[in-house]
Order: sequence, then structure tokens, then C-alpha cells
Amino acid sequence: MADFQGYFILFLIWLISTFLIRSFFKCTRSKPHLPPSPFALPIIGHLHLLAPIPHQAFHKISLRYGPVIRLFLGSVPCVVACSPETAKEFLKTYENSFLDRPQNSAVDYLTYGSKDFSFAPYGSYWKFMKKIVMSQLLNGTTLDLLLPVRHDEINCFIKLLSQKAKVGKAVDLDGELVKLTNNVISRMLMSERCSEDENEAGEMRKLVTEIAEITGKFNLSDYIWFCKNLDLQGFGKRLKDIRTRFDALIERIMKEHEEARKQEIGDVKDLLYILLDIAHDESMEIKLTRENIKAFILDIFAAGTDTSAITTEWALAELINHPNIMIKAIEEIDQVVGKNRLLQESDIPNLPYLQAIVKETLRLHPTGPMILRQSTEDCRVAGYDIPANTTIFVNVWALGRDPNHWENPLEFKPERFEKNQLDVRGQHFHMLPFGSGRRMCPGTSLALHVVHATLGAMIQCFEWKAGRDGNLTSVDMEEGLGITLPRANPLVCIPVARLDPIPLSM
Ligand code: HEM
Repeated sequence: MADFQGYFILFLIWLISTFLIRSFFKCTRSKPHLPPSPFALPIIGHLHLLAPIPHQAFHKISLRYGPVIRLFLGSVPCVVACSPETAKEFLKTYENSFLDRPQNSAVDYLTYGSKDFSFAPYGSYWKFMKKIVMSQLLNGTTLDLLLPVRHDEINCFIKLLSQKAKVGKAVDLDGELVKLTNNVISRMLMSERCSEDENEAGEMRKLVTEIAEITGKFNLSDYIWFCKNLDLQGFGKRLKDIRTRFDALIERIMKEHEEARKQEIGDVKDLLYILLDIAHDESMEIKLTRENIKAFILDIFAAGTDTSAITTEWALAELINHPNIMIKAIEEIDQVVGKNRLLQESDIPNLPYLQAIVKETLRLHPTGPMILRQSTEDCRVAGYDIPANTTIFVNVWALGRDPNHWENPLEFKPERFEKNQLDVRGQHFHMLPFGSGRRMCPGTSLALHVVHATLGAMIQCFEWKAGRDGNLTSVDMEEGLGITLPRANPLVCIPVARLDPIPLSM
């Protein structure tokens, strides 16, 4: 009996001490200090708060909860940075922890299992491609060599507008600008135009539109864990169809290029030609595969066409709504370029007001409204603990409207850029249309050339009457849904010739 009592007392001591020790360690172990978060619903988390337009919704939530917020999109943990100060912490101070991008099933499938550049994890393949992109594909020398392509396409576009002007017909600028930028990218990449609808080349434009649409759609299997292997929205079939068609088209173009390489035909090398040279170069530290090349081409189409076209469309819409700014821009162009020739890319450095208009457009209408990154390790940012594998959104749209950094932020006022050196290349964290740091947009220079030259030529050659009948005095500025910040209602206008651009552009 005495033995039993002894064991019982020992057991009680063990039980109490275990409990006390556990409680002690629980108290001393510091709890992670996570960013504030609104109330989340089971399964969907905060998905219901994202409507109608995610970057606007994030901004609204941050006005209540602060500049860094934590959300669950379904079961995916996310953090949103909505102020220039916090954007700087994520993209510069702690950049090393945020150099990856989150994966999504549509992009993964279309890029042959993430064999592309834009979504590649920050590692040896991405570094290899970045070096090639900056030194051979989108560098100043290659852009200069391919200037005739851009010049030619802008001339074709102005001629088309001129034909519409002659018969007083309205132009759907959304569609025509996308055709223009698609042609520029397609000819720079692989010396083919996209816009002949009837032939095989028109297929590429259709594919680019379908790819933008499907990758921009919300896919349940990316966010709701138990839907991971279910294809409730039927995306799988559409993705398979798109990739099969893209593959057939790109295979044909690659084979033609390979033939031309063998026979050493062609004096100006397009980007595909340069990529094939690199793939055949035995001295390269990484061997580019066929799938790497195809995925890269898809990346450039996806990243480089809608973005530049929609920026130009927003800029013209702002000018239509601000006739005084339009007049000032035309006066500058008439003075610097004159009326006897079409504005060229080489005129841009002498057109500071046109440059200010483009900057102001990118501030209010950044066509990459949110920078997407993924944390690769636990870290502490802006005083909060950010766990590894968190999706990070930097709300570029909100940065450009921050009243602590911009006077009357909602006003379209290019003059704000006249007296300062603010540029768009990722150094000023209240203005990040092309992102910042190592993963910043490598197409910035190309995009700026195309947007300035197109917008400049459009306002040099035409007056613009808004609406199908040309009878609107202003246009609405409502945003639509999409990853490249499209307008809710595409811009439709009648061009009225100011100069006769056809002989000018010959
Ligand atoms: C107005 C036009 C454009 C805008 C607003 C824009 C904006 C952006 C933004 C915000 C990013 C993310 C940057 C970051 O994470 O810090 C990005 C990435 C990228 N952009 Fe652009 N872009 C434009 C045009 C272009 C063009 C013309 C090309 C190529 C021809 C291009 C190719 C890319 C690529 C490949 C990436 C991924 C880079 C990487 O992950 O390392 N973009 N762009």
C-alpha cells in the first residue's frame, strides 16, 4: 500500500511539473507578430473581399488595417504592401527573401512546366536568362537594330487611322493598339506579323488574347486546397487546346529559323535567331532547351503586348478628358518635330511634356497594377513576421495614389513631373510601374519607346472625337477586370486628320 502511495505521489509530481514546464515555455516562446488581417471565412478565407477589382479592394482594406495586411486567398497565405515605405522594405531592404514568384497552374502548364523566365525561381536558370535578356535580347544595341520594325509598324498604324479619318469612321483603339504592339513584338521576336486574320500568322494574336484571358482568370484549384486536383471550371481542356495550338505554330516558326540559320540567310537577326544561336553554343554554362525557348517567347508575348497597348489607350483617354493638356502636348510636338515629318523615337528626349504625360499615365494607370512575389524564407519586414512561402502583392496602383507622396493624387497633372527627376525605373517607391530590383521589368526601355512614339504620332497627326459618333465631350475612366488594368469600356474614337500623315510617313 505504502509503495502504491509513493508511486502515486511521484506520478502527481511528474504530471504537475510537466504541466508547469510546458506552460512556462509556452509563455516565453514569442508568438509571431503577423500583419493585421480582417475576419476570414472558412475555406474561402478573404476571397469574398476581392471583388470587384482586386487592387482596388486591397487598397480599401489597407485604409482600415494599415499599409501591410495579411489575407488568405482560399488556403493561400498572402501579404499585401500598400505604401511606398513598405514596398521599399519588400523590394529593396529585404529583396533577397522575395525574389521568387508564386506559381499558378495555368502558367505552369502553358510554359511547359515552368520552363520560362518570368516565373522561374530565382536561381541559376533565371540568372542565366537575365544575363542574356539584358546583354543580347532587350539591350540598347538590339533595340536599335530592330528600330525599323517599330517604325514600320507605327507607320502602318497611322496609315490605318488616316484611312478611317478620310471616311469619318470610328476606331476601336483597344483592338487596334493591341494589334500594333502584337505586331511589334512578333516581328522583333520572329520576323512574323500577327494581324493577317485569315492566315496562320493571325493565329498568334488569337492565342495571345486567349492566354491573357485564361491566365488572368481566377482558378479555384490554385486557391482551395480540396479543389487542387479537380477541374471544376474546365480550364484543363482549354489550356491543353491553347498549348497544342501554340506548340504547333511555334514549332513551324522554329523549324524555318533553324533552316535559315543553316543556310545563313537573313541580315538582321530577330530574337528567336539569337536564342537559337545561344542554344547551339557549346560554351554556354546552361543549355537552352527547345521548351525553354518556346516558353520564353510565350513570356514576351504575354508580358509585352497588352501592357504597352493599354498604357497608350489610357494616356489618350486622359488627353481627351483634359483638352488643355492635349493642346500643350501638340504645341510641343509641332515646335520640336514640325509638321513635315512623322514623330520618331529619336525625338522623345526632346519632348519632356510628352514624357511627363506618359509618366502621369503610368502613375494613375499602371498596367502591372500589382507586383507578385513569393517569400523564400521566414523574415521580419516592416515590424511584422512574414513566413516562408507567403505570396506577396505590392499594390503599385495604390502607391501612385498615396496622398502622403502625391498632391491631389487623383488629378491627372503631367506638370508634377516637369520640375523633378522622378523616373519610372524602380528607384522611387511611390512610382513603380515597372517594379524594382533584380526582378524589375526587363522590357522597360522597349515599352517606353513604343508608348511614347505611338502616342506622340497619334496626337501629332489627328484630333480625336470620342465615341462611335464622335459626339462625346469626355470618356469614362472606369477600370475593368484583368491582370493588365484594362479599361472597363474600350476607347472608341473618330480620328480627324490635323496633318496628312501618309506622305509624311513615307
Ligand atoms: C507599359 C508596359 C509594361 C509594364 C507597365 C510592365 C510592368 C512590369 C512589372 C510591374 C513587372 C514585375 C516587376 C517586378 O516584379 O518587380 C514586369 C515584369 C516583366 N516584364 Fe514588363 N511591363 C511592360 C512591358 C514589357 C515589355 C515590352 C516586355 C518585353 C518585351 C516585358 C517583359 C517583362 C518580363 C519578361 C518580366 C518578368 C521579369 C522577371 O521575372 O525577372 N514587359 N513588367
